[in-house]
Amino acid sequence: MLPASRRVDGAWMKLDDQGHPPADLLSADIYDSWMRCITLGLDALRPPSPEFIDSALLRQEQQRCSLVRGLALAEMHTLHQQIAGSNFMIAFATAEGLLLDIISDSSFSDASDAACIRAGSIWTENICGTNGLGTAAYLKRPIVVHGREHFFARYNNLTCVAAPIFAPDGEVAGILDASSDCMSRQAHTQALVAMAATQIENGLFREQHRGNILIAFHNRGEYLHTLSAGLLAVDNDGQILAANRAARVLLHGLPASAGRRFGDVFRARFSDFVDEGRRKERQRLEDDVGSQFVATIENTRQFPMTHRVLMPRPSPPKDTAAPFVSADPRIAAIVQRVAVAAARKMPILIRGETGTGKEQMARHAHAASRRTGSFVAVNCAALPDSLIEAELFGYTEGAFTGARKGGSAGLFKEADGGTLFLDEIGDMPVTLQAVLLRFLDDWTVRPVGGSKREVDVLLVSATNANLADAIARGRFRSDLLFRLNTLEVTLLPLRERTDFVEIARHLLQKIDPSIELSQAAIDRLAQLDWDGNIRELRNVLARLSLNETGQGVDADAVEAVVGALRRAQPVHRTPTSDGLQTDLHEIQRAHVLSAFAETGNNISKTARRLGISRNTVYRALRDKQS
Ligand SMILES: Nc1ncnc2c1ncn2[C@@H]1O[C@H](COP(=O)(O)OP(=O)(O)OP(=O)(O)O)[C@@H](O)[C@H]1O
Repeated sequence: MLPASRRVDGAWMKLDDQGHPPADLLSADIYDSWMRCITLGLDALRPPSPEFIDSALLRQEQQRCSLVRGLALAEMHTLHQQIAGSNFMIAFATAEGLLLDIISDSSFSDASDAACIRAGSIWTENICGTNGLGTAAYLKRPIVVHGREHFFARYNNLTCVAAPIFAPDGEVAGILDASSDCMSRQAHTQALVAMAATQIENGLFREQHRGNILIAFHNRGEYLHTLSAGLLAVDNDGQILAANRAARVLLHGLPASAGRRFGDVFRARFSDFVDEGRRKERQRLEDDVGSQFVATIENTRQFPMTHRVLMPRPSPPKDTAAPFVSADPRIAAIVQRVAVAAARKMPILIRGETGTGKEQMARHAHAASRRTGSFVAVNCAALPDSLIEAELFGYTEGAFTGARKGGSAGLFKEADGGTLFLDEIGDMPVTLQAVLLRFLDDWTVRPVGGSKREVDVLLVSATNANLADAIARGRFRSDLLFRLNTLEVTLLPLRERTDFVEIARHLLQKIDPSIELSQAAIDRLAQLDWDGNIRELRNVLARLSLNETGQGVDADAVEAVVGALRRAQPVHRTPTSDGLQTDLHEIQRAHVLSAFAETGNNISKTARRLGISRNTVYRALRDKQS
């Protein structure tokens, strides 16, 4: 048997000689697609004629698909990070194959093959021949189109991995695609694209049924918040409204289709199940053929205690619009996903460079969760290793030398009913990571010297550290990462955001609404790197406001303030294993330590003086100790 690439070469020769491909040298899907192209009159050896829609129509289409697009954009960013730096492009298209959004490595977007792959281009088979997006749109199935399997020779250097995204009603809601040049192809891309598509499908499912009871279940408790978990939407009377793909697999052979009743599938009374769900996050459930599941009602807080009295429909979710700027659609999509995950009490991990708004986003999660308890922020970098456990989990009086009289309930308990924000999670000592993992198993805390208590917290963590590197060095547990990042989002650095102007105006409005920024000043500001991100921009705007004399702020004023600040400031870049970055990191640390000494060891003053976050100061101090 010839290797696949040789067989495709053979198919091209036959196509060239005889005008049609041989069925035995191509996979059935590719052969059928080539035949469709030939029937449509396409000529493989001539350049394709790409077609585009205009920007007004593009905006209209983006609007029409706003829900699935919002979910897709967030997934595309995660996907892009997973395969970043490997010459890839991630695209989202309508069910028909109209490309709406693209995220690509610069090396990919510079390549000549990629020139016609842009938002507004149409990738249906009748225009672009066999290709990932168009062929997946036709087949309504995932497909890989590798190199010369593309019908047009023009695209023979590309590998495309595409998967349709299904709406809860079974219709295709869009198509996700990861494309690269053939040389950069990665074995795991197909799995990652399939997972991202499932994640989006689950997002659509939850969104469509957020007014109903949403039950997540799996045979194993630890899979409850993963893509393998089944999701069932059930109305207040126990009638099944929909089951996601995983639920249909888990309940194969059972009457779990729309219109059937909870009691037809499970050996439990629906009313007891709902009431129990109000008391306990997880409960056991047995299906009608005896399979055991762990189940949770994801949106239990929306429902009153006993459903025997007529349950009112839950009120529409309160406006979860962020009280901060999110005019960049990628950030808006993150804001929306964070709100949905927070309402479901899913652990959220927020990543991003310093000053990108991680804490701001964590506060948004708290607000969107509608939890009535407090928002408690803990800086893992700021607590001495020896005290973190006691501070987090509490201690009893006399538990150790120096323990406070009456003991301490601990920060977890303080956040009970609310949100615990673990900032700088990458700095959590490894021993404590094990304790946190245990907590995530049963959501109980055991104060030092005391006995176990249950707590109910929404856990949001944040880091600007390279966790993959920390895992590789044995400083961070990968199993903990998987428990913390049921939803993982990465905030974009300011220099990559499309809403720079809105952010600048918003910040200035808060500093001094009477000050005008000229267009030239904005343009100059927008050109800068902003390694300290929004915090650095706020700092610069505050200084500009002090210098302002009633004439408004122009580009020269920006130049003067930025020049002076840059001379006085350390570099803020996140350290990497790269040698140059390490040097910069050293310089930065030395700078912070000297300012720390000059301010009489005052962390807040050091942060203010250097225009950096308190976290950056803590980090420099910790690095000094290690
Ligand atoms: N989208 C936004 N719109 C307006 N202001 C914002 C936005 N995001 C963050 N900010 C402001 O930027 C500053 C830094 O935000 P925040 O402290 O949340 O960043 P961070 O990523 O947690 O920083 P660090 O990693 O250094 O702790 C704060 O003053 C915050 O109010």
